[in-house]
Amino acid sequence: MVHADETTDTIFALSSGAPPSGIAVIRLSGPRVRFGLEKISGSVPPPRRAVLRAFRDPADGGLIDRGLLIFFEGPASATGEDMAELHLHGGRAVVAAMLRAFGSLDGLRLAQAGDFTRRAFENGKLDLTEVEGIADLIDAETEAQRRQALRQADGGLAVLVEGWRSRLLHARAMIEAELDFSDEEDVPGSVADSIWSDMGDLADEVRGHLVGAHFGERLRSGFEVALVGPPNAGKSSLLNALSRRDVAIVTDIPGTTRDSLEVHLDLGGYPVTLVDTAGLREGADVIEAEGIRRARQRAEHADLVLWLTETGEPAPADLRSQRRPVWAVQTKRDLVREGWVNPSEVEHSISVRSGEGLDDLIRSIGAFLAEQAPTTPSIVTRERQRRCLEDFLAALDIGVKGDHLPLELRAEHLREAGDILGILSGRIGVEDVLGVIFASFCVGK
Ligand SMILES: Nc1nc2c(ncn2[C@@H]2O[C@H](COP(=O)(O)OP(=O)(O)OP(=O)(O)O)[C@@H](O)[C@H]2O)c(=O)[nH]1
Ligand SMILES: [K+]
Ligand SMILES: [Mg+2]
Repeated sequence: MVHADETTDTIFALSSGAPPSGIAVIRLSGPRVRFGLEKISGSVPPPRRAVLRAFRDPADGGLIDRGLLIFFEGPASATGEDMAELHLHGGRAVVAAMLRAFGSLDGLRLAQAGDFTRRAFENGKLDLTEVEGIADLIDAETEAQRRQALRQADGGLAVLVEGWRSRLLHARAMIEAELDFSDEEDVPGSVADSIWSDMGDLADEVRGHLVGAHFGERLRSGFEVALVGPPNAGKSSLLNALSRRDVAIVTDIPGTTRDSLEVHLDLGGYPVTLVDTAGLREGADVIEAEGIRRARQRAEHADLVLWLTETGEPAPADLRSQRRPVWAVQTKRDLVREGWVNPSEVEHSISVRSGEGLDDLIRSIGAFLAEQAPTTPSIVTRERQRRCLEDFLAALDIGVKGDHLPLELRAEHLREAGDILGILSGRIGVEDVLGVIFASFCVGK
C-alpha cells in the first residue's frame, strides 16, 4: 500500500482557502521538511512552538514575507512524518512566491488532492472511516451534518470496528485451539459453544448499528422533499419562497415546470433537497409527459412528499401507496373561495403571497426529520460502510447458525467476516476505493 516514490517526496500546499485572505497557511510534510525550513527561514525551530520568522527566497535571499512558523516532528504529527505550517499574509502574490520557493527546492513537490490525509492513513494515524469522516466534516453545511461527521472523524466507527475485530480474532483463536485438540480423542466439552453465543451477540450489536444507517446516509447526502401536485398548484412558488430565491419560473400558465429542479436548504439543522416537479395531469404533450414521469419517480424516492393543491384535497391513492409519508398542503390560502375546504380543516394550509402557514410548514418538516433520527446517533453514514457491514453480517451469520457444518467451515466464515472488517477500516484490499476517496479532498488536506 505504501508507494515509495510518494512517501519519499516531501509535499507542500496552500491548506487555507483561496487567496486573498487575512492569513494563508502553507503546510509541508515529508522527510525533507527540515531541509526546506533551513533553506527558507534559516533554521528549524523547536517542535510545536510558534515562532516569528522571515521567509526568504532560497535563490537570492530576497524577503518574501514574515510570519509564524510551526514545526511538528514526526511521528508525533498529523501525517506521521515531519511537518511544518507557515502562516503568511494571505495575498495572491505572497502565496504564489512562497509556493514557487518551495517548489524550487530539491525533493519538494506540490501536493495533490488529499495527499496529506492519505499519508496520515498510510502511516496508521487514521483508519478509512475516519478519513471519510474528515471529508464529510469539510463538506458539512448544517449542524446535524457537522456533528455526525465529527463523530466519525473522531473514530466513532473506527473504535467499534476495532473492538469487533478483536472479539472475532479471539473467537478464531479459541476455535483453532479446539480444532488442534480434537485430534486427541478424549478432550471433554466444547469451548466453541460460548464462542458462538458471543458471535451471535456481536451480530446483534452490528445489526443494531445498521438500523440508523439509512438516516446516517441521508443526513450526509441530504433528505429529499418532493413538491408534487396538479399544474398551477403553486409548487414552483413554494420552492422559491422556501429557498428565498427566484430559482424556478413561475407563471399562471399550467405546465410551466417541465423538468425536476432542486435546491439545497438547511431546515432546522437538517440538509434538505427540495425538488420541484412538473404538474401532474392527463393529456400532456410528449415533453410534459416525460416531466410528469420524472415527477412520479422523484416522489417515489423522496423521504417526504408534499401534495400541493388549491383545495387541500388528499393525494391520489397511487402516491400514498408507498411507505414514505405524503402530506396534503392547501396552497393560495389568501384566495380561499367559498365551498372549498376550510383551511382550519386541512393539516397544512399556506399562502406564498401572504406568507401564511410557511413557518408552520418549515417547522413541521424539521420536526418530521428529527423524528426519523435513531435514538442513538447513527455511526454508519455511507453506502460503502453499510454494504461492508451487511456483508460482514452475512458471513458471520453463516458461522453462527451453522451448527450442522464442520467446525473448519464455520471458522472459515469467521475469517471471511474479519477480512470484511479489514476492508471497512481500509486495512486490506481497497486500492481502488482509496483513489476515489482521496480524490474527493481538496489540495492541501
Ligand atoms: N394568490 C396567490 N397566487 C399564487 C400563490 N402561489 C402561487 N400563485 C400563483 O399561481 C400561479 C401558478 O404558480 P406556480 O408556482 O407556477 O405553480 P406550479 O404548481 O409550479 O405550476 P406548474 O409548474 O405549471 O405545474 C402563478 O400565477 C402564481 O403567481 C399564492 O399563495 N397566492
Ligand atoms: K404554472
Ligand atoms: Mg412549476
